[in-house]
Amino acid sequence: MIHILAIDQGTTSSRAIVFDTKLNPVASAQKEFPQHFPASGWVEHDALDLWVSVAGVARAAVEKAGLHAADIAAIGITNQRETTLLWDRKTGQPLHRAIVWQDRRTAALCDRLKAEGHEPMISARTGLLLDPYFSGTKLKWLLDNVDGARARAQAGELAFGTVDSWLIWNLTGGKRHVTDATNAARTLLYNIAENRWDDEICALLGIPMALLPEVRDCAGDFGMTRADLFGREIPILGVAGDQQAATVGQACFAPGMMKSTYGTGCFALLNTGVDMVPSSNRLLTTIAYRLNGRTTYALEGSIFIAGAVVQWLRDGLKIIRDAAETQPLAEAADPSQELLLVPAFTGLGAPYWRPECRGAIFGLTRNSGPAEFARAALESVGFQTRDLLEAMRADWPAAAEGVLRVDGGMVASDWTMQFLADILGAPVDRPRVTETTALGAGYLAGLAAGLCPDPDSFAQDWALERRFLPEMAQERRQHRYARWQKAVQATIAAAAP
Ligand SMILES: Nc1ncnc2c1ncn2[C@@H]1O[C@H](COP(=O)(O)OP(=O)(O)O)[C@@H](O)[C@H]1O
Ligand SMILES: O=P(O)(O)OC[C@H](O)CO
Repeated sequence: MIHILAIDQGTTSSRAIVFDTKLNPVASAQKEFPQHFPASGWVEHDALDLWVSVAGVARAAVEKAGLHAADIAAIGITNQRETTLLWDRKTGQPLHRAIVWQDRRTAALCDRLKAEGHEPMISARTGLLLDPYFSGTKLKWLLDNVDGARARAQAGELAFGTVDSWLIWNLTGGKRHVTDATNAARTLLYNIAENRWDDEICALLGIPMALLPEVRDCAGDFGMTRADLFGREIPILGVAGDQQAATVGQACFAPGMMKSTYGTGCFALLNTGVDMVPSSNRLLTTIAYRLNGRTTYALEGSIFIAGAVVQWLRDGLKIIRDAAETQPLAEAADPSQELLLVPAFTGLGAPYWRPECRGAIFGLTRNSGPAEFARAALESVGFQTRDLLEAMRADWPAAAEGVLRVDGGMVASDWTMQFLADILGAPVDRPRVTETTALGAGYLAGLAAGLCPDPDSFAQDWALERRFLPEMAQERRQHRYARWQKAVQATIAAAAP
């Protein structure tokens, strides 16, 4: 009874899913962990919470499946990206809490580096922008602010890692300090054209290269787990950042294929093949996956608030008790009102990159109530996706023909998916398996273990659950989108000092 264990370490919870060799989910376990907000705009995770929750759910999933370590042929890991950790190589002790991808503490540093004119060079090599989102400036912050850290880093005593590296370090009992190309591509320190750590960028940020992990393909040898964790050593054979794992899980293997994942935020990736397409429209160029030494690139649009806007309706405004209540509310909303919500709660991500912006609502009347708010919240996710797709089409015209494959918790909402198709003017495909992140990690591990078929055969198993076709009249689509664009510009203007 051979199985594959996929570990998905996310921003709010750690999950583990056991798959059979046909990649059917057999059992799963999940655990949330505390979020720490030590100052405005700062977000941290306790490094040990990440590790302990992962070890717990991994063991629980295997147990729930009624299996033993001997039944698990391979482990695949996928993770929240960019989140930055620093630990002692001898003791394995973290020097600080993990600085989470959402954390904005390095905004001023990014501004300074931009003013000094470094962004074009950094963008050309890493595909990224000078935004606090990425790991590089977070690592610099740790070296500058944790007592003695820089000197110890220079002496080779410390290790830096994204969440995958930290988990592998712990899973292997400190034997392996490795990452994969997709996670490396999010650090701001990795040259994605040449597939190597960039010594000049590291020098600019004062980052000793002795800190950095070895970078490997997404499917391959990442070491063996400690025998005492599961009762027997298990090989770790697949690793990818969560959005790249979802791209694999959605079988977006051909250039022009794209997926968009709707969890807390929304991340759209367009496969551009072996071409590293630079963005002229403020998207990111990133590594989609690297297999057998061959890199496949993607254009990525990252939005920070998608499902989180529904959480705000529930926990902030308290107008719903459950996310699913948004659908009947949106259906009941007054068609004559055109409320627009720009959910820039933590600034605007792609393609605007305005960390200073905050949310705004337009078109309020005395009749505006919970139904109109719910509709505006769901629509904001569609409008933001349209912004990303406009930028993708401008960067890479072939994207215009694409169908969008969607996944993540929010795609349960038929209403939202229909609006998405309407406002994009393009089909939206929802697969049968929406746990695509874990599926992608499981597939990568299964591929390396020789248990799963090549990408082309895997792609044939991708199954559609429902296709949403655009129904909105073109004129109305243009009118609605034009108003959204004005609302965004007004939101940006309102944030000006
Ligand atoms: N039926 C629904 N309608 C609208 N939003 C939903 C629905 N179900 C879940 N969501 C939203 O989806 C998100 C959860 O998706 P998930 O993929 O689990 O996120 P993450 O991995 O980022 O924690 C939540 O923000 C929730 O508000
Ligand atoms: O953990 P998620 O699903 O919110 O994903 C986070 C992204 O990887 C951040 O870039």
